[in-house]
Amino acid sequence: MSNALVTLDHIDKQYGDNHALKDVSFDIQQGEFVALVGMSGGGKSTLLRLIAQLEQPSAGTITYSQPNLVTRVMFQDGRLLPWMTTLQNVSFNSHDAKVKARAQATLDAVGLSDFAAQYPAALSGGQKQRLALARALMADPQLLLLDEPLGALDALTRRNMQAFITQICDEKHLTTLLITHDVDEAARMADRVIVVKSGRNVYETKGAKGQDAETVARVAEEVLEVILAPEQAVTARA
Ligand SMILES: Nc1ncnc2c1ncn2[C@@H]1O[C@H](COP(=O)(O)OP(=O)(O)OP(=O)(O)O)[C@@H](O)[C@H]1O
Repeated sequence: MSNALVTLDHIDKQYGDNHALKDVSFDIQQGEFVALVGMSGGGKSTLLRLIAQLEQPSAGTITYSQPNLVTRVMFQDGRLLPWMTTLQNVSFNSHDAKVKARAQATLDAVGLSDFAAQYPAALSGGQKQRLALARALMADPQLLLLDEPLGALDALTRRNMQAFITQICDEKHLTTLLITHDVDEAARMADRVIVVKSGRNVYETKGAKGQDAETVARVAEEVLEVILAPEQAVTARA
């Protein structure tokens, strides 16, 4: 039985002559972790912006399970405010005691309570990503959109953050859409992996979230083959 939180139906997006998305249809089920993978310029970020309602499709419809669905986006650069402390970044410098208490609890959840008084410049890459995640979680979103959130991290920190995000999403029963170039990351974190190529969702497969390394590697290989398949070669980005 379908329990879709978001449904994309025949989505097209054009920027002038650039046809960024062509007839894309898929849904994201309540509580599901979906990864969108594909080469640069394929249309992943455009899809995320449409789902976040930051832009409108040129054609087609996006339907949400309820009006005013609480959606938050976590971007690669974190969009942190350098002049505010970690706690202020999460509480948006609110002076309301309830908001501050909630911000503190959110910092606890991402393991940053000891850094509440520090400024972002004093945080490591992984800690900055945790802070960005805390900011997104503060709104208690029903839909979490992650736009290449771990791209700037070293391999070890990245692996830790993958496990951490998976755990938080499971604990909070979040519905999550992850955009990544990294097929291994997609396989490891997702319930379902969707390949986006030249503006189309050309393939999807079951992810290997919570499965052994061999299964993760098998799914990653399967996805990589689709991305690299020459008959669907991606036109180079202008
Ligand atoms: N605001 C815009 N104006 C014009 N063209 C755009 C705009 N945003 C995206 N595009 C174009 O749409 C296409 C898809 O871009 P998009 O950023 O969605 O791809 P992507 O798969 O997310 O790539 P990357 O992985 O590099 O972020 C590209 O050809 C891009 O140049």
